[in-house]
Amino acid sequence: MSILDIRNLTIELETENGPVRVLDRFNLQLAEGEIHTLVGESGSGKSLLAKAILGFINPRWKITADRLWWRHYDLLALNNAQRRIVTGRDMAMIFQDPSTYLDPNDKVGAQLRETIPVGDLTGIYLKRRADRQTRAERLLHRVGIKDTKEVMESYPHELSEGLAQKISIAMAIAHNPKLLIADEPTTAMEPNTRSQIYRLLAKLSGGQGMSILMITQDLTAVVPESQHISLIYCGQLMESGPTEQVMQSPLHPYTEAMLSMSLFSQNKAPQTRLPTLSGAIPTLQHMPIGCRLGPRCPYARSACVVKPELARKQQQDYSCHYPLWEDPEHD
Ligand SMILES: Nc1ncnc2c1ncn2[C@@H]1O[C@H](COP(=O)(O)OP(=O)(O)OP(=O)(O)O)[C@@H](O)[C@H]1O
Repeated sequence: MSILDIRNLTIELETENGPVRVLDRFNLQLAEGEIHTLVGESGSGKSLLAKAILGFINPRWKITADRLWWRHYDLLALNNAQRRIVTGRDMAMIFQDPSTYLDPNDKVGAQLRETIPVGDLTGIYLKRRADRQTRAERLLHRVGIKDTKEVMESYPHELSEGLAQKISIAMAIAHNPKLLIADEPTTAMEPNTRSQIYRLLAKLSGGQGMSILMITQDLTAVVPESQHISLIYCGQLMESGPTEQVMQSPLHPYTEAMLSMSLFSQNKAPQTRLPTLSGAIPTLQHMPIGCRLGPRCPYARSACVVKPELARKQQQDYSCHYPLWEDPEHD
């Protein structure tokens, strides 16, 4: 059962050259307690998708969907005030740069105590103050920080990047959200620090039932515990399915090319020769018609000027007229 269910979500922006679909009939389903990784190159529409889920929507954008449901809420049917209540209660987001969350002029402890929801506190003034402190310490334990006193007394610039990211996660989860959107939370981190953050996210999802949408540009940055993966290119869903299955037997030429790029970036030669994409990502003003990968796809033919419907093979959804398993020329 999906806790987040997005079907055919389209976001259309006005540009100098007329309207452009920055998300083009995009689909995504996220189950409770699951990590779902969304992979796409810069400008593919990942942040816009996050904004559409969170309701940070510019009134000039034209948004349509067959379904944009969060739990039992039809998000597009809610007014702004209702939407803010649902988002504020159920959702949170963390970013690549934890300083987005942290005030450089204030000690970490004070900032953490501020994030504790008032409704969670008991008693009157002095008791509430102590309660805030206890809950802030508990939050730090929850994100795997043991030395709570020293961290609470530090200023953000005194923290390592891993520690700062853990604090930003602690602040984001203070109100116990059911959905955490993590936008490139480990980019540019040392491998060790990256693994620590991965372990923490895995603990929050599997152990504590939080659903996590991980956003990344890079297939090498997929959390090992991620159950599902979706690949987006120029606002269109290319492929989606169980992470291991998609990584081992991709059905879409885009997934194959991204895998090939990630193997090269890890200095591992692929077992067989995998194609990479020629050309560059098109600009908003020059979006190809049909499958937007077409002009760069090594397997494209004339049918690709029509956007392929989403098809399914053994739990893998793909949007391609010539999926890899069907065409002997792909071998
Ligand atoms: N407010 C806006 N007005 C006009 N165009 C926008 C706006 N926000 C995003 N875009 C355009 O929409 C496309 C998708 O942007 P988005 O920020 O969602 O990409 P992204 O996949 O998150 O990229 P990155 O990984 O670099 O953050 C881009 O071409 C971007 O220039």
